[in-house]
Parts: sequence; structure tokens; C-alpha cells
Amino acid sequence: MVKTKFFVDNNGISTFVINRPEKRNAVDYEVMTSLEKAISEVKANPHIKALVITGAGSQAFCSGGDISAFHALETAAEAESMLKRMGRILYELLILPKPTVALLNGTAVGGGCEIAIACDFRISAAHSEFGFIQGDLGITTGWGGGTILFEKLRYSDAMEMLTSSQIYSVERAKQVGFLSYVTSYQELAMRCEEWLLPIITKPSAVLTAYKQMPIAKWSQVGLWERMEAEIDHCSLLWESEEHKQAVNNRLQKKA
Ligand SMILES: CC[C@H](C(=O)O)C(=O)SCCNC(=O)CCNC(=O)[C@H](O)C(C)(C)COP(=O)(O)OP(=O)(O)OC[C@H]1O[C@@H](n2cnc3c(N)ncnc32)[C@H](O)[C@@H]1OP(=O)(O)O
Repeated sequence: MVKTKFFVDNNGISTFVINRPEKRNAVDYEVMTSLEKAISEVKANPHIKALVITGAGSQAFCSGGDISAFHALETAAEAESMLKRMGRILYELLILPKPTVALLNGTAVGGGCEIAIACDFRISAAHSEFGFIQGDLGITTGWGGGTILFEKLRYSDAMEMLTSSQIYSVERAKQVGFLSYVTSYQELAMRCEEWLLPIITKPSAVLTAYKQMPIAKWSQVGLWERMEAEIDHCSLLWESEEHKQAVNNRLQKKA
């Protein structure tokens, strides 16, 4: 089964699907490569007006990094190589000069929440749940998502989401500003198109000019450099006994 899908509809709305429902749409190196290519295509193709990222099935949007693929990374240097690769992909997603939507078809945890916060908008099915669970694994966010969250949510709400590692319902996630809109799973795709149509019918130059406003600010405040610092912190914690134990516990649960 192909791990990702990418297609463009007649309105110029492109959709990237993480197609690993059997692994709750976990991100491995192949998914990273496909997402990198999709973002480049959206950026370069003038006929593409927007990018929607979603997951296959109804159980998960994305469960973050693929534990089976990444648990072999032992040293800080090995971890940093993976984390920085995905961190750069999420930075390119963040600064993409076209509207981006995380279409939350189900649960998003760990790096799944980091992908979601890198998008302009988050539209969720009513049953989805969200959690920056990295803290429970003895690490921090490691794809730059914590740094981005502090840019998009109120300080105290971002700090609570990150440090508590709690699982948020759609109601609580909407209340803290993590979600843009909530609808039924059945109407998710239709509501997403309704959301985007009044935006993508504006001239591309208008949309690009608006996106350049936060991009300029992020450049001035060194957002990428701050994301790199987050990645460095996560890399160092990757070697901790707490992280190793948490991952082994998770893998043993599977066994
Ligand atoms: C900086 C990013 C950072 C990193 O890269 O380390 C992270 O993303 S850290 C966070 C890593 N992710 C997790 O720890 C999430 C682990 N998964 C879960 O908590 C649950 O699976 C959940 C809540 C996403 C869904 O729960 P549900 O009960 O619906 O499913 P199961 O737990 O029974 O899992 C079904 C099936 O999927 C496999 N699975 C789920 N998540 C992952 C994952 N992240 N990597 C690899 N595989 C995953 C799970 O092992 C089961 O497979 P099976 O072969 O059927 O046992």
C-alpha cells in the first residue's frame, strides 16, 4: 500500500494524505520525502492555490514519528539528523506562500500536532483528540512545533499544552485557539472546501502578500534558528533514560 497520496482538484486545492492508517499515519522517512516533494510542488505550481494535509481513515490524523523506524536512533547526533530534516520540512510548510490546512480526520499526537500547527488553519472532525505527548516520552517537541505553537497560541495556553502533554478534546482545543473549525467527520472534506473557496478565489498576489506579513516577522525574530534550538534540546533529551524507557515501554506494548 502506498504510504502517501497527493492530488489536485479542479479548484486548484491540493491534498496530501498520510496513508498509513494501520500505523495511525505515523511519519517515517518515506513520508517525509513525499511531504517535502508535495510542498515543493505546491510552491512551484501556479495552478495550485492551497495545500490540505490529512490522514487516511478516521482513527488518526497522524501519531507523530514512527517509533518502529526511529527507535534505532540512539545518539543525539543520530536523532538530530532525523529531527532537523522534518523540522526543515515543517518550516517550509509554515512559510509556504499559499493557504495550508491541517484537515484533522482523527487523533493527532506528538509530531502529528507539530504538523498541524505548522499549517495556517486546523479544521477538525468532532471526534478528534490532540496531545503534545512528547513530555511523557522524556523529550520535547523536536520538529519545531513547540516553537511554532508559541507563535500561534497565547503563551499560557501553549505552555500548558506542551508541558502537561494532556490529550485535548475538540472543545478544549478550540477554546485555546488550536483549532479553526470543528465539523462532523462525514462533512469534513466538504466543510474544508467551503472554508477555502472564499480564500483561494482571491488573486494569488493578495494571498502571497498577506502570508509575507507573518513570514517577515518570523524572519526578523529568527524563528528558524529558534526551531533549530528546539531540535537541539530534543536531540539531547533523546539520549535520556526516560526517553529510552518510554519508547521501550511503547514497543513492548506492541509485542
Ligand atoms: C518530534 C516528533 C516525535 C518523535 O519523532 O519522536 C514524536 O512524534 S514523539 C511521539 C511519537 N508518537 C507516539 O508515541 C504515539 C504512539 N501512539 C499512540 O499513542 C496511539 O497509537 C494513538 C493514540 C495514536 C492511537 O491509539 P489507538 O488505540 O487507536 O491505536 P494503537 O495504539 O492500538 O496503535 C495501532 C497500531 O499503530 C501503531 N502505531 C501507533 N502510533 C505509532 C507510531 N507513532 N509509530 C509507529 N507505530 C505506531 C501501533 O504500534 C499499532 O500497530 P500494531 O502493529 O497493530 O501493534
